[in-house]
Amino acid sequence: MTRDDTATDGGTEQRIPDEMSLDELREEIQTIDREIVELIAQRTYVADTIAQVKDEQDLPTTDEKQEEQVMARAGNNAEQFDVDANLVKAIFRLLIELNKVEQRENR
Ligand SMILES: O=C(O)C(=O)C[C@]1(C(=O)O)C=C[C@@H](O)C=C1
Repeated sequence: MTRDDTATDGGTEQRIPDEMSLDELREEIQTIDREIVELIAQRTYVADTIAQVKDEQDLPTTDEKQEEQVMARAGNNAEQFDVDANLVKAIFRLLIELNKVEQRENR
């Protein structure tokens, strides 16, 4: 994503970042950070439901094949948005581990 792309999203109200004050830019970051946490929470809630299904079907918590697919998708999405694929994959590794801890607590 380029600096100009940032200007087209809703939060910046069509203004280019150079015209925004430091406080405004930090408010933008604050909003994004909240959205990230909300999405992590949503991902974790889905994992809770997956844990119930796995429990009913007597499946193990860890599904390595699925994890590989999630990691590959993360890398592809990172490339699509021009961010460091290794960094994004490291974040997804943590998200998967978070889910597994959550799932083990719920079955
Ligand atoms: O898809 C699943 O089976 C999940 O439990 C979700 C998830 C993930 O966080 O993406 C977590 C643990 C599994 O090993 C694989 C994937």
